[in-house]
Amino acid sequence: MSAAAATSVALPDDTLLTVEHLTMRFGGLVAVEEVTFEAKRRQITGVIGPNGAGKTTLFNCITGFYKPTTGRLSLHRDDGPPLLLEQMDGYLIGQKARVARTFQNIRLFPGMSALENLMVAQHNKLMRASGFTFLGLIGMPGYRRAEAEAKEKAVRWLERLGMVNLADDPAGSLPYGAQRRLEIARAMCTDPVLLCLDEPAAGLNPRESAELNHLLLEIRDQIGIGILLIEHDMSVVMGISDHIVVLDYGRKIADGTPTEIQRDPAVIRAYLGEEEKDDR
Ligand SMILES: Nc1ncnc2c1ncn2[C@@H]1O[C@H](COP(=O)(O)OP(=O)(O)OP(=O)(O)O)[C@@H](O)[C@H]1O
Repeated sequence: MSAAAATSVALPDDTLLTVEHLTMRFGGLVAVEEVTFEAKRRQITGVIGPNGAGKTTLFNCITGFYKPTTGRLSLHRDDGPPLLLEQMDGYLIGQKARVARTFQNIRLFPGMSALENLMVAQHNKLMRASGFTFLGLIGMPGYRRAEAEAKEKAVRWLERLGMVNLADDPAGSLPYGAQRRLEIARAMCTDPVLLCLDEPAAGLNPRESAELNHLLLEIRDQIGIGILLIEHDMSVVMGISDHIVVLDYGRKIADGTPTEIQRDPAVIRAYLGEEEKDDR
């Protein structure tokens, strides 16, 4: 799919995440330096850059795995002032700010079925419905209703992935591409407003990459959340991103549409130039 065909229209006030002057130091090493950009609702924002550019560190700051050294991370909401992620504990960034993520390496529960993986993702909601009591778990109609809804949601996601027939299979036995998509569905079962995906296309064959693109565009267009996407696979990132941020040595060197990024001399030098060399 061309970048133009993939691009969606964001409303002017659709800013979901503002990253301002974000810096993350590890001792003397500056992994992310003064990075500023915005991600919008109903858009896929790609984050690219050569190895070691600071992409995963940026994600780790946004999702609360690291406390940034300096800078501000504002998650904008419809119903209140922005949440300042750099001041929140990691678990609250998931629960309250509703930022979900996947990792470079697959982190499904391999021995649990595909369906169970999607149910476990909804554990927090189920525990709230139980009133956090044993009696609540076994008796309360509210819990039983929440459990039925959780199962329904899990099945809907399996249908969306075309994996209903694999519902009872151990997640670890699924084909690699299916595991990747199941992991994204698991993150989506937490009802995020921002989904952060760290190299979801790593290890996928071209057919699986195309299925992934389709799933991400569907999430953007039908569910309307914002997606932040770290990806080395240019067919994925250029094909589906509305907007791309390029990092190099921790600094932002470009920020624009896929077409602008592909033409940017600094990007060609730092990143795409390396790709061209590799392809020869
Ligand atoms: N916990 C840490 N402690 C010390 N240095 C770190 C830590 N995490 C990352 N770094 C360093 O920060 C820099 C940026 O790393 P990061 O993993 O964010 O890059 P990246 O762009 O995600 O790379 P890749 O594409 O290879 O995954 C690297 O020099 C890395 O060694």
